[in-house]
Amino acid sequence: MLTEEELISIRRHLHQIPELALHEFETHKYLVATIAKFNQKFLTMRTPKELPTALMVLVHGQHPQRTIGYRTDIDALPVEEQTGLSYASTHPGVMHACGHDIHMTVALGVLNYFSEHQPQDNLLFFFQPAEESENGGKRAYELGLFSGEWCPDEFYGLHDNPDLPAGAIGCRMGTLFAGTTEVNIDFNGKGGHAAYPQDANDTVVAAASLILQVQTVISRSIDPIQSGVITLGKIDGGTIRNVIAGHTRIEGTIRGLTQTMIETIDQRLKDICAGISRSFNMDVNLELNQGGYWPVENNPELTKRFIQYMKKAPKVNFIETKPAMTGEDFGYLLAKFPGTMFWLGVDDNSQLHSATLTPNEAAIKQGVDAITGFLEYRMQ
Ligand SMILES: CC(=O)N[C@@H](CCC[C@H](N)C(=O)O)C(=O)O
Repeated sequence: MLTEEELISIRRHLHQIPELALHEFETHKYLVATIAKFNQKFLTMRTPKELPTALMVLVHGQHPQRTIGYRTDIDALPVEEQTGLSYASTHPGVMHACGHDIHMTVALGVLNYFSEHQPQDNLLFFFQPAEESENGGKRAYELGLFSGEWCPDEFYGLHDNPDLPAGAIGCRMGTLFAGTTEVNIDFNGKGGHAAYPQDANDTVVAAASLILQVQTVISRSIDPIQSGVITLGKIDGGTIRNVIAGHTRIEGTIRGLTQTMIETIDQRLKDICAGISRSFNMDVNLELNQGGYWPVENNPELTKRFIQYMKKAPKVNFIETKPAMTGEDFGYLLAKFPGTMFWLGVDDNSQLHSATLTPNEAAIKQGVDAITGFLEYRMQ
Protein backbone atom coordinates (compact mmCIF):
# COMPACT_ATOMS: atom_id res chain seq x y z
CA MET A 1 0.00 0.00 0.00
CA LEU A 2 1.31 3.49 -0.83
CA THR A 3 2.66 5.30 2.21
CA GLU A 4 1.64 8.85 3.08
CA GLU A 5 5.05 10.02 1.91
CA GLU A 6 4.64 8.29 -1.45
CA LEU A 7 1.15 9.73 -1.88
CA ILE A 8 2.43 13.24 -1.18
CA SER A 9 5.27 12.78 -3.65
CA ILE A 10 2.76 11.68 -6.34
CA ARG A 11 0.56 14.66 -5.59
CA ARG A 12 3.47 17.08 -5.83
CA HIS A 13 4.49 15.66 -9.19
CA LEU A 14 0.94 16.01 -10.50
CA HIS A 15 0.79 19.53 -9.10
CA GLN A 16 3.80 20.50 -11.22
CA ILE A 17 2.30 19.35 -14.52
CA PRO A 18 -1.22 20.87 -14.67
CA GLU A 19 -2.93 20.78 -18.06
CA LEU A 20 -6.12 22.30 -19.47
CA ALA A 21 -9.23 20.39 -20.44
CA LEU A 22 -8.68 17.75 -23.15
CA HIS A 23 -4.91 18.44 -23.19
CA GLU A 24 -4.01 16.31 -20.17
CA PHE A 25 -1.45 14.18 -22.07
CA GLU A 26 1.47 14.47 -19.63
CA THR A 27 -0.88 13.83 -16.72
CA HIS A 28 -2.30 10.78 -18.49
CA LYS A 29 1.20 9.45 -19.17
CA TYR A 30 2.17 9.88 -15.52
CA LEU A 31 -1.02 8.18 -14.31
CA VAL A 32 -0.39 5.21 -16.63
CA ALA A 33 3.25 4.96 -15.49
CA THR A 34 2.24 5.15 -11.82
CA ILE A 35 -0.48 2.50 -12.14
CA ALA A 36 1.88 0.28 -14.14
CA LYS A 37 3.98 -0.04 -10.95
CA PHE A 38 1.00 -1.47 -9.00
CA ASN A 39 0.25 -5.20 -8.79
CA GLN A 40 -1.32 -5.91 -12.20
CA LYS A 41 -2.91 -9.27 -11.33
CA PHE A 42 -6.48 -7.94 -10.95
CA LEU A 43 -6.23 -4.87 -13.20
CA THR A 44 -7.22 -4.06 -16.77
CA MET A 45 -6.19 -0.59 -17.93
CA ARG A 46 -7.74 1.11 -20.94
CA THR A 47 -7.18 4.43 -22.74
CA PRO A 48 -10.18 5.05 -25.00
CA LYS A 49 -8.97 6.27 -28.38
CA GLU A 50 -12.04 8.53 -28.73
CA LEU A 51 -11.04 10.42 -25.54
CA PRO A 52 -7.27 9.93 -25.43
CA THR A 53 -6.53 11.67 -22.13
CA ALA A 54 -9.11 9.61 -20.24
CA LEU A 55 -8.01 6.52 -18.36
CA MET A 56 -10.19 3.65 -17.16
CA VAL A 57 -8.97 0.94 -14.83
CA LEU A 58 -11.03 -2.10 -13.94
CA VAL A 59 -10.17 -4.03 -10.78
CA HIS A 60 -11.63 -7.51 -11.22
CA GLY A 61 -13.46 -8.67 -8.10
CA GLN A 62 -13.38 -12.12 -6.53
CA HIS A 63 -17.14 -12.76 -6.70
CA PRO A 64 -18.53 -9.70 -8.47
CA GLN A 65 -22.19 -8.90 -7.99
CA ARG A 66 -21.82 -5.37 -9.25
CA THR A 67 -19.34 -2.85 -10.60
CA ILE A 68 -18.71 0.14 -8.37
CA GLY A 69 -17.41 3.21 -10.18
CA TYR A 70 -15.07 5.78 -8.71
CA ARG A 71 -14.40 8.93 -10.71
CA THR A 72 -11.70 11.56 -10.42
CA ASP A 73 -11.21 14.60 -12.62
CA ILE A 74 -7.72 15.35 -13.95
CA ASP A 75 -7.69 18.79 -15.63
CA ALA A 76 -6.45 22.16 -14.34
CA LEU A 77 -7.28 25.85 -14.74
CA PRO A 78 -5.80 28.78 -16.68
CA VAL A 79 -4.52 30.42 -13.48
CA GLU A 80 -0.96 31.68 -12.86
CA GLU A 81 0.14 30.04 -9.62
CA GLN A 82 1.17 32.39 -6.80
CA THR A 83 1.79 29.94 -3.95
CA GLY A 84 5.59 30.22 -3.99
CA LEU A 85 5.76 26.47 -3.29
CA SER A 86 8.93 24.57 -4.18
CA TYR A 87 6.75 22.18 -6.21
CA ALA A 88 4.66 24.88 -7.94
CA SER A 89 3.33 24.45 -11.46
CA THR A 90 6.01 24.24 -14.15
CA HIS A 91 3.43 25.06 -16.83
CA PRO A 92 3.15 28.86 -17.13
CA GLY A 93 -0.37 30.18 -16.68
CA VAL A 94 -1.84 26.81 -15.70
CA MET A 95 -2.44 25.58 -12.17
CA HIS A 96 -4.22 22.85 -10.23
CA ALA A 97 -6.20 25.63 -8.57
CA CYS A 98 -9.23 23.40 -8.02
CA GLY A 99 -7.35 20.57 -6.31
CA HIS A 100 -7.70 17.91 -9.00
CA ASP A 101 -4.12 16.87 -8.16
CA ILE A 102 -5.46 15.91 -4.71
CA HIS A 103 -8.44 14.12 -6.29
CA MET A 104 -6.17 12.06 -8.58
CA THR A 105 -3.80 11.14 -5.77
CA VAL A 106 -6.64 9.94 -3.54
CA ALA A 107 -7.98 7.83 -6.44
CA LEU A 108 -4.50 6.36 -7.00
CA GLY A 109 -4.21 5.55 -3.30
CA VAL A 110 -7.56 3.72 -3.28
CA LEU A 111 -6.74 1.92 -6.54
CA ASN A 112 -3.34 0.91 -5.18
CA TYR A 113 -4.97 -0.61 -2.09
CA PHE A 114 -7.41 -2.69 -4.16
CA SER A 115 -4.66 -3.75 -6.56
CA GLU A 116 -3.12 -5.50 -3.53
CA HIS A 117 -6.35 -6.59 -1.78
CA GLN A 118 -8.65 -8.04 -4.42
CA PRO A 119 -12.16 -6.62 -3.87
CA GLN A 120 -15.35 -8.72 -3.78
CA ASP A 121 -17.04 -6.69 -6.52
CA ASN A 122 -15.53 -5.12 -9.62
CA LEU A 123 -14.24 -1.59 -9.19
CA LEU A 124 -14.05 0.83 -12.08
CA PHE A 125 -11.68 3.80 -11.70
CA PHE A 126 -12.40 6.59 -14.18
CA PHE A 127 -9.73 9.29 -14.55
CA GLN A 128 -11.82 11.90 -16.33
CA PRO A 129 -10.49 14.75 -18.44
CA ALA A 130 -12.19 18.13 -18.83
CA GLU A 131 -14.20 18.85 -15.71
CA GLU A 132 -13.59 22.61 -15.63
CA SER A 133 -14.86 23.02 -19.19
CA GLU A 134 -15.58 20.87 -22.24
CA ASN A 135 -17.85 18.38 -20.42
CA GLY A 136 -15.51 15.41 -20.05
CA GLY A 137 -18.09 13.33 -18.16
CA LYS A 138 -20.82 13.87 -20.71
CA ARG A 139 -18.42 13.23 -23.58
CA ALA A 140 -17.33 9.94 -22.03
CA TYR A 141 -20.93 8.86 -21.60
CA GLU A 142 -21.96 9.87 -25.11
CA LEU A 143 -18.94 8.12 -26.61
CA GLY A 144 -20.22 4.91 -25.02
CA LEU A 145 -17.19 4.43 -22.76
CA PHE A 146 -19.35 2.95 -20.00
CA SER A 147 -20.54 -0.08 -21.91
CA GLY A 148 -20.25 -3.82 -21.19
CA GLU A 149 -17.97 -4.60 -18.28
CA TRP A 150 -17.01 -0.91 -18.09
CA CYS A 151 -20.51 0.09 -17.00
CA PRO A 152 -20.74 1.02 -13.32
CA ASP A 153 -23.84 0.02 -11.34
CA GLU A 154 -23.15 2.92 -9.02
CA PHE A 155 -20.70 5.81 -9.12
CA TYR A 156 -18.83 7.81 -6.45
CA GLY A 157 -16.62 10.88 -6.66
CA LEU A 158 -15.25 13.63 -4.45
CA HIS A 159 -14.30 17.27 -4.53
CA ASP A 160 -11.82 18.91 -2.19
CA ASN A 161 -13.15 21.64 0.10
CA PRO A 162 -10.88 24.31 1.66
CA ASP A 163 -13.57 25.24 4.21
CA LEU A 164 -13.60 21.82 5.89
CA PRO A 165 -10.90 20.47 8.24
CA ALA A 166 -8.23 18.40 6.50
CA GLY A 167 -9.45 14.87 5.88
CA ALA A 168 -13.07 15.54 6.90
CA ILE A 169 -15.75 13.99 4.70
CA GLY A 170 -18.69 16.26 3.85
CA CYS A 171 -21.90 15.19 2.20
CA ARG A 172 -25.66 15.65 2.18
CA MET A 173 -28.79 13.95 0.94
CA GLY A 174 -30.24 15.49 -2.25
CA THR A 175 -28.55 18.27 -4.20
CA LEU A 176 -24.86 18.76 -3.43
CA PHE A 177 -23.81 21.12 -6.23
CA ALA A 178 -25.54 23.57 -8.55
CA GLY A 179 -26.14 23.13 -12.25
CA THR A 180 -24.35 25.67 -14.41
CA THR A 181 -24.70 27.28 -17.82
CA GLU A 182 -21.65 28.72 -19.56
CA VAL A 183 -22.39 32.17 -21.02
CA ASN A 184 -20.66 33.83 -23.99
CA ILE A 185 -21.84 37.24 -25.22
CA ASP A 186 -20.36 38.89 -28.32
CA PHE A 187 -21.14 42.54 -29.00
CA ASN A 188 -20.57 43.55 -32.62
CA GLY A 189 -20.78 47.31 -33.22
CA LYS A 190 -18.70 49.75 -35.22
CA GLY A 191 -15.16 50.75 -34.29
CA GLY A 192 -13.86 54.27 -34.85
CA HIS A 193 -11.79 57.21 -33.63
CA ALA A 194 -12.08 58.01 -29.90
CA ALA A 195 -12.71 61.64 -30.81
CA TYR A 196 -15.77 60.87 -33.00
CA PRO A 197 -18.18 58.68 -31.01
CA GLN A 198 -21.08 59.91 -33.14
CA ASP A 199 -19.66 57.95 -36.11
CA ALA A 200 -19.05 54.71 -34.20
CA ASN A 201 -21.11 52.21 -32.23
CA ASP A 202 -19.24 51.54 -29.00
CA THR A 203 -19.38 47.93 -27.80
CA VAL A 204 -17.57 48.70 -24.50
CA VAL A 205 -20.41 51.00 -23.42
CA ALA A 206 -23.05 48.45 -24.46
CA ALA A 207 -21.22 45.72 -22.53
CA ALA A 208 -20.96 47.95 -19.46
CA SER A 209 -24.69 48.63 -19.60
CA LEU A 210 -25.44 44.91 -19.91
CA ILE A 211 -23.18 44.07 -16.95
CA LEU A 212 -25.11 46.49 -14.73
CA GLN A 213 -28.52 45.26 -15.89
CA VAL A 214 -27.50 41.65 -15.24
CA GLN A 215 -26.95 42.51 -11.58
CA THR A 216 -30.73 42.96 -11.24
CA VAL A 217 -31.59 39.43 -12.38
CA ILE A 218 -30.89 37.71 -9.07
CA SER A 219 -32.02 40.64 -6.91
CA ARG A 220 -35.28 41.38 -8.80
CA SER A 221 -36.36 38.25 -10.68
CA ILE A 222 -35.52 35.43 -8.29
CA ASP A 223 -37.42 34.42 -5.17
CA PRO A 224 -35.07 35.46 -2.33
CA ILE A 225 -35.66 32.11 -0.62
CA GLN A 226 -34.19 30.34 -3.67
CA SER A 227 -30.59 30.56 -4.89
CA GLY A 228 -29.03 31.63 -8.14
CA VAL A 229 -25.78 33.20 -9.29
CA ILE A 230 -24.55 34.98 -12.39
CA THR A 231 -20.84 35.73 -12.55
CA LEU A 232 -19.35 37.42 -15.59
CA GLY A 233 -15.72 36.42 -15.06
CA LYS A 234 -14.09 37.65 -18.24
CA ILE A 235 -14.44 40.70 -20.46
CA ASP A 236 -12.36 41.47 -23.50
CA GLY A 237 -12.89 44.48 -25.74
CA GLY A 238 -10.90 47.01 -27.71
CA THR A 239 -7.25 47.32 -28.59
CA ILE A 240 -6.02 50.76 -27.43
CA ARG A 241 -7.29 53.78 -25.46
CA ASN A 242 -8.05 56.00 -28.44
CA VAL A 243 -9.93 53.56 -30.67
CA ILE A 244 -13.61 52.86 -30.04
CA ALA A 245 -14.04 49.09 -29.75
CA GLY A 246 -16.05 47.47 -32.53
CA HIS A 247 -16.13 44.14 -30.70
CA THR A 248 -16.38 43.13 -27.05
CA ARG A 249 -16.82 39.68 -25.58
CA ILE A 250 -18.02 38.69 -22.14
CA GLU A 251 -17.73 35.18 -20.69
CA GLY A 252 -19.53 34.09 -17.58
CA THR A 253 -21.43 31.40 -15.78
CA ILE A 254 -24.94 30.95 -14.39
CA ARG A 255 -25.64 28.71 -11.40
CA GLY A 256 -28.84 27.35 -9.90
CA LEU A 257 -29.72 24.48 -7.61
CA THR A 258 -32.60 23.41 -9.84
CA GLN A 259 -33.04 23.17 -13.59
CA THR A 260 -36.03 25.55 -13.36
CA MET A 261 -33.85 28.16 -11.68
CA ILE A 262 -31.19 27.88 -14.38
CA GLU A 263 -33.80 28.19 -17.12
CA THR A 264 -35.35 31.27 -15.44
CA ILE A 265 -31.97 33.01 -15.28
CA ASP A 266 -31.15 31.94 -18.87
CA GLN A 267 -34.40 33.54 -20.05
CA ARG A 268 -33.77 36.83 -18.22
CA LEU A 269 -30.31 37.00 -19.79
CA LYS A 270 -31.80 36.43 -23.26
CA ASP A 271 -34.28 39.28 -22.62
CA ILE A 272 -31.53 41.65 -21.45
CA CYS A 273 -29.36 40.87 -24.49
CA ALA A 274 -32.30 41.51 -26.81
CA GLY A 275 -32.94 44.85 -25.06
CA ILE A 276 -29.28 45.93 -25.27
CA SER A 277 -29.20 44.98 -28.93
CA ARG A 278 -32.24 47.21 -29.61
CA SER A 279 -31.19 50.14 -27.47
CA PHE A 280 -27.58 50.25 -28.71
CA ASN A 281 -28.49 49.25 -32.26
CA MET A 282 -25.87 46.53 -32.51
CA ASP A 283 -25.68 42.79 -32.84
CA VAL A 284 -25.50 41.10 -29.41
CA ASN A 285 -24.93 37.40 -29.82
CA LEU A 286 -25.66 35.27 -26.74
CA GLU A 287 -24.51 31.65 -26.45
CA LEU A 288 -25.72 29.52 -23.53
CA ASN A 289 -24.20 26.12 -23.01
CA GLN A 290 -25.16 23.87 -20.13
CA GLY A 291 -23.23 20.89 -21.46
CA GLY A 292 -22.92 18.28 -18.75
CA TYR A 293 -22.97 20.61 -15.76
CA TRP A 294 -26.28 19.40 -14.39
CA PRO A 295 -27.12 19.82 -10.70
CA VAL A 296 -25.31 17.13 -8.70
CA GLU A 297 -28.15 15.03 -7.25
CA ASN A 298 -27.09 12.38 -4.78
CA ASN A 299 -28.99 9.11 -4.98
CA PRO A 300 -31.16 8.76 -1.82
CA GLU A 301 -30.50 5.10 -0.98
CA LEU A 302 -26.75 5.02 -1.77
CA THR A 303 -26.11 8.36 -0.12
CA LYS A 304 -27.96 7.34 3.04
CA ARG A 305 -25.73 4.26 3.23
CA PHE A 306 -22.60 6.37 2.51
CA ILE A 307 -23.45 8.90 5.22
CA GLN A 308 -24.31 6.17 7.74
CA TYR A 309 -20.92 4.55 7.15
CA MET A 310 -18.97 7.82 7.37
CA LYS A 311 -20.80 8.85 10.56
CA LYS A 312 -19.95 5.55 12.25
CA ALA A 313 -16.38 5.08 11.00
CA PRO A 314 -14.20 5.78 14.07
CA LYS A 315 -11.45 7.62 12.19
CA VAL A 316 -13.70 9.72 9.94
CA ASN A 317 -14.69 13.28 10.79
CA PHE A 318 -18.05 13.48 8.99
CA ILE A 319 -19.68 16.87 8.45
CA GLU A 320 -23.13 17.39 6.98
CA THR A 321 -22.78 20.17 4.42
CA LYS A 322 -25.10 22.62 2.69
CA PRO A 323 -25.65 22.68 -1.10
CA ALA A 324 -22.87 24.58 -2.91
CA MET A 325 -22.98 26.82 -5.97
CA THR A 326 -19.95 25.14 -7.48
CA GLY A 327 -20.73 23.09 -10.59
CA GLU A 328 -19.53 19.64 -11.62
CA ASP A 329 -20.04 17.57 -14.72
CA PHE A 330 -20.27 14.57 -12.39
CA GLY A 331 -23.87 15.85 -12.14
CA TYR A 332 -24.42 14.47 -15.64
CA LEU A 333 -22.99 11.07 -14.74
CA LEU A 334 -25.09 10.95 -11.56
CA ALA A 335 -28.16 11.51 -13.73
CA LYS A 336 -27.18 8.38 -15.69
CA PHE A 337 -25.87 6.19 -12.85
CA PRO A 338 -26.98 6.27 -9.21
CA GLY A 339 -24.28 7.43 -6.86
CA THR A 340 -22.89 9.93 -4.43
CA MET A 341 -20.63 12.93 -4.62
CA PHE A 342 -18.97 14.16 -1.46
CA TRP A 343 -16.40 16.64 -0.19
CA LEU A 344 -12.94 15.98 1.18
CA GLY A 345 -11.78 18.74 3.53
CA VAL A 346 -8.38 20.30 2.73
CA ASP A 347 -8.40 23.16 5.26
CA ASP A 348 -7.10 26.19 3.40
CA ASN A 349 -7.65 29.96 3.68
CA SER A 350 -7.61 30.25 -0.11
CA GLN A 351 -10.72 29.36 -2.04
CA LEU A 352 -11.02 26.95 -4.98
CA HIS A 353 -9.88 28.61 -8.24
CA SER A 354 -7.54 30.89 -6.32
CA ALA A 355 -3.89 31.34 -7.38
CA THR A 356 -2.79 30.69 -3.80
CA LEU A 357 -4.76 27.49 -3.16
CA THR A 358 -2.59 25.27 -0.96
CA PRO A 359 -4.56 22.21 0.19
CA ASN A 360 -3.39 20.52 3.38
CA GLU A 361 -1.78 17.30 2.15
CA ALA A 362 -2.72 15.45 5.36
CA ALA A 363 -6.16 15.13 3.73
CA ILE A 364 -4.84 12.70 1.11
CA LYS A 365 -4.13 9.69 3.32
CA GLN A 366 -7.24 10.33 5.41
CA GLY A 367 -9.30 10.48 2.22
CA VAL A 368 -7.78 7.22 0.93
CA ASP A 369 -8.53 5.47 4.23
CA ALA A 370 -12.11 6.76 4.45
CA ILE A 371 -12.96 5.79 0.86
CA THR A 372 -11.20 2.42 1.01
CA GLY A 373 -13.10 1.65 4.22
CA PHE A 374 -16.41 2.68 2.66
CA LEU A 375 -15.87 0.59 -0.48
CA GLU A 376 -14.99 -2.48 1.57
CA TYR A 377 -18.12 -1.99 3.66
CA ARG A 378 -20.21 -1.49 0.51
CA MET A 379 -18.95 -4.79 -0.93
CA GLN A 380 -19.74 -6.91 2.16
C1 LIG B 1 -15.82 22.45 -8.68
C2 LIG B 1 -15.73 23.53 -9.67
O1 LIG B 1 -15.18 24.57 -9.38
N1 LIG B 1 -16.29 23.31 -10.86
C3 LIG B 1 -16.39 24.28 -11.88
C4 LIG B 1 -17.16 23.70 -13.02
C5 LIG B 1 -17.26 24.63 -14.21
C6 LIG B 1 -18.59 24.55 -14.88
C7 LIG B 1 -18.68 25.32 -16.17
N2 LIG B 1 -17.54 25.23 -16.99
C8 LIG B 1 -18.98 26.78 -15.86
O2 LIG B 1 -18.06 27.59 -15.83
O3 LIG B 1 -20.15 27.09 -15.66
C9 LIG B 1 -17.07 25.53 -11.34
O4 LIG B 1 -16.74 26.62 -11.81
O5 LIG B 1 -17.94 25.44 -10.45
